[in-house]
Amino acid sequence: MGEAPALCVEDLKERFSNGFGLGSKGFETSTDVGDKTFVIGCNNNDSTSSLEVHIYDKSRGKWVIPTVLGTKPKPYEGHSAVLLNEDRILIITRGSTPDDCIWFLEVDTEYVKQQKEGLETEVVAWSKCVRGDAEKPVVISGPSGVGKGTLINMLMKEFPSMFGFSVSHTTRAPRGTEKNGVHYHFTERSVMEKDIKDGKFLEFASVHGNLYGTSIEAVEAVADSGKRCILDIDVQGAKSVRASSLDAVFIFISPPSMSELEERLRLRGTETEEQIQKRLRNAKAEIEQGKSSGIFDHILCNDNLEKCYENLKKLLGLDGSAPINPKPSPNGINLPPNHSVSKIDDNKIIIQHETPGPGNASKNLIVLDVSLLKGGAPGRTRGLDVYNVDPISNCLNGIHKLS
Ligand SMILES: Nc1nc2c(ncn2[C@@H]2O[C@H](COP(=O)(O)OP(=O)(O)O)[C@@H](O)[C@H]2O)c(=O)[nH]1
Ligand SMILES: Nc1ncnc2c1ncn2[C@@H]1O[C@H](COP(=O)(O)OP(=O)(O)O)[C@@H](O)[C@H]1O
Repeated sequence: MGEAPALCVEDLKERFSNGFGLGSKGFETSTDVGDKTFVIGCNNNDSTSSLEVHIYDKSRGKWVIPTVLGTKPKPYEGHSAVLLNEDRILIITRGSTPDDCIWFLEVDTEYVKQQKEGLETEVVAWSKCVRGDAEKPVVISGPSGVGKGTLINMLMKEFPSMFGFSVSHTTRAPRGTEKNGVHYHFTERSVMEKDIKDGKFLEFASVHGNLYGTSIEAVEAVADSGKRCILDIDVQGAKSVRASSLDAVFIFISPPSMSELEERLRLRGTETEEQIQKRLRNAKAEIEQGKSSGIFDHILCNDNLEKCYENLKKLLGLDGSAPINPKPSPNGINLPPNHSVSKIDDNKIIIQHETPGPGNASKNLIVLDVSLLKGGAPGRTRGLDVYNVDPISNCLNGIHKLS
């Protein structure tokens, strides 16, 4: 079995004279990645305890405070840190709920590299591990009035436990029946611009004169519910997502003709004449891009609504050939408060704890297999396999999967 992967705070203080010591109730780990040391710590001496990340750049002899993306873990009582693949640190927390105890701090993944370039600062990104394996997110684009919303509503109605809608932010005014937080997060432009600058958005675009964007939190919220995420975004947004590390299926919905599109927009009756004209002008370029840019994996013509919906379901494997009831989402991991963590190889991490018994206490082992991890920031990390090692034989032959 390998050695404990992370250094404790005392080691760190010895190694760096200018290290930032925490109070007696705080905790810290430090993990070396190349010529940088990532210090993850929390000072929970007061009620406003907050988890922070600092980087010690050994080549420059300097401490750096990075931009931290993604939602960080809820307050907890301590953690172990294990470096995986030189690009992310696995964080196993103590004192968290079963669905909140495994996290990743991405320090050099493709997403983090892209963000570093864009933001021109050091960047790290949190990504929570969710058990279960929801399918790839679905990006749906198409001109205004083509029927995207209608098709998405049909899908969500027929498969409520399978799909979750990524609620975008927009600066446009709500339409009559639209609800804040359900259809969109209706937002002031200045607030949205600041959030974009702070790296809170997966993508954003100016569409028909308003700002629209998908926040990282919106995508994470769907992943947390164990559902497959649906994004209704314009072609520019789809292009940004395509260039990002979010592995998705891209579907473009096209109208049978421009005159039909115009009629649908008018019949919907939600836009002024001026807005309809603007949307129709933009539709031409969107359709051209949608069909020729190579962004989309599939193009569906929404001529007959029922036919188009059937084709959409076929693309998503819901045409009867695949099970349409989602696998029940597996439970979280029940970690005892006192455990130790060791890395046995690049793919397996062992969590060890003792169960007190009448005779000798027995040692229990939980194995985390990280060989099939998928996804990651922005969003959640999926594909973790968790095994329980038989406490009697205490050997890997006794491994059985946790349900
Ligand atoms: N890039 C991007 N586009 C979005 C987002 N949310 C909505 N859109 C797109 O913005 C456009 C206008 O949306 P909306 O005002 O709701 O009108 P609709 O297209 O007529 O339904 C549509 O093409 C949407 O797909 C987002 O988060 N990002
Ligand atoms: N295949 C179709 N044939 C006729 N009307 C349709 C069809 N698909 C959608 N519609 C209607 O067109 C209008 C625009 O659809 P909507 O889903 O709001 O488009 P989008 O979300 O792409 O802007 C709605 O009134 C809807 O009921």
